[in-house]
Amino acid sequence: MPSVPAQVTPSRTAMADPGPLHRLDDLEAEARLRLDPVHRDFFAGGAGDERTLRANETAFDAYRILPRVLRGGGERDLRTELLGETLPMPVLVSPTAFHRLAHPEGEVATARAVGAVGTVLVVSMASTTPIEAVAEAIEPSDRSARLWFQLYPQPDLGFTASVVSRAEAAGCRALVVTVDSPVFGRRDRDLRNGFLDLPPGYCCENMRDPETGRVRDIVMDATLDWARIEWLRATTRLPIVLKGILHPADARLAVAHGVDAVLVSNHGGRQLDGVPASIDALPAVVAAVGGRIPVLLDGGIRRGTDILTALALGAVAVGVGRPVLWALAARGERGVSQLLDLLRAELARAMTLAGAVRPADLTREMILDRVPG
Ligand SMILES: Cc1cc2nc3c(=O)[nH]c(=O)nc-3n(C[C@H](O)[C@H](O)[C@H](O)COP(=O)(O)O)c2cc1C
Ligand SMILES: CC(C)CC(=O)C(=O)O
Repeated sequence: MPSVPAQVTPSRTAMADPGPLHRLDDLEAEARLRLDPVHRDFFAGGAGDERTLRANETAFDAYRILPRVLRGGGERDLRTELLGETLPMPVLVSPTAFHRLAHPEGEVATARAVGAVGTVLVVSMASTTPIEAVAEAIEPSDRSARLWFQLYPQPDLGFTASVVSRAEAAGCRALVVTVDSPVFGRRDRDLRNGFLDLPPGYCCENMRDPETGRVRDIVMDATLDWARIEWLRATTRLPIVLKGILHPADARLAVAHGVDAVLVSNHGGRQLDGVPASIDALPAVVAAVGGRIPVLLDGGIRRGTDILTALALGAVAVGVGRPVLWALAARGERGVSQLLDLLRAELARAMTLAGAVRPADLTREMILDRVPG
C-alpha cells in the first residue's frame, strides 16, 4: 500500500491556554488549523456523496422538543444505568481510529479526559495505541473511566480470539462489535488524497500478532454473519454490543442471539451512503427491541438538545465520534474534557428547560417529529 505523501506539518508549538469552550463548533475550526489537511479529510469525510454524513446532523432539525413546565426538581441527575454500571451521564465516546494523527498523545490523552468524567471510552480496534497502554493511562487514577473495546471480527478466528483476550485482560468491560462494515465504505476524499495507509511510525497496535509481533492489516470481512456473533458470544463473557444496527429486523435478531445492547449507527456516514440518519432510524429499532436490551445511538450528536432528543426517542445513551477528534486535535486532553463537560452542561440545561429531572423523565410524547424546516 502506498504511504501518505509528505504533508504540511501541523503546528504543535506550546499551546497557549485556549480558555473556556463555549461552542462545540469552535473545536472543529481550531482543529482545522492544526491538522494535516489529509488527516482532517479522513476524520471529517464520509462515503459516496456524503448524504448520510450530512443527514446525521441536519435530521435533528426535523424534531422539536415539547417541554413540560412547573415540574421543579432542582438539580438534574444525569446518572445512567448501562450494562450493569452507573455512568455519570448518558454520553459515551464512540470508537474512532488513529487518535495519534489528531494529537501526539493520541488515545492516552482521550482516555485520561474520559477518566476525568468517568464515562465510557470505546477504544477502536484501529487505535494507534495498544489497548494495554490505554488501560494503563487511566489505572493510576481512582476515577473510573470505563473502557469498552471495539472489534472488527477478523476471518482468522484464532487471531480474533486473541484480540478479545487482550481486551479482557486490559480490563475492558464490553465488546462493541461493528457489523456495518463487511467491506470498507468508498470514501472519495481519501481516494483523492491517496490516504490509504498510516504514515510511517504509526500502526494499528491492536493488530499486532501475539506470536510474530507483526502488525496485520484490518480485514473487513464480507463473510461476517450471525453465526460469528454466536461464536463470539461463546468466546467471551463480556457483554456484546452490536454497532451499526439500522433495521428493526436486525435489532430483533440481535435480541434473539443474546446480544446485550445495540448501537444504532451508520458509522458516521462512512459506510453505506444513502442510509437514514441515525436519529431517524432510532424509533423503529427502539420499538423492535421493546425494552429487552438497551438501545444506544451515535451519529450527528453535537448539542445537549440532540442528546435530549435521542433519549426521549428511546436511546439509553449516545456516542460522539468526530467532536472528540476535533477536541483532541485542537486542545489535546484538556479539549476532550472540555467537550464532555460542555455536552453534560448543555444536556443538564436542556433537561431543566424541558422539565426533566432524570433521563428517564424524557419520554416520546416530548418530541414532535417531521416538523417542516
Ligand atoms: C475518523 C473516524 C474513524 C472511525 N473509526 C471507527 C472505528 O475504528 N470503528 C468503528 O466501529 N467506528 C468508527 N467510526 C465511527 C464512529 O464510531 C461513530 O459511529 C461515528 O463517528 C458517529 O458519528 P459522529 O462522528 O457524527 O459523532 C469512525 C468515525 C470517524 C469519523
Ligand atoms: C481505518 C478504519 C479501520 C477505521 C474506521 O472504521 C473508519 O475510518 O471509519
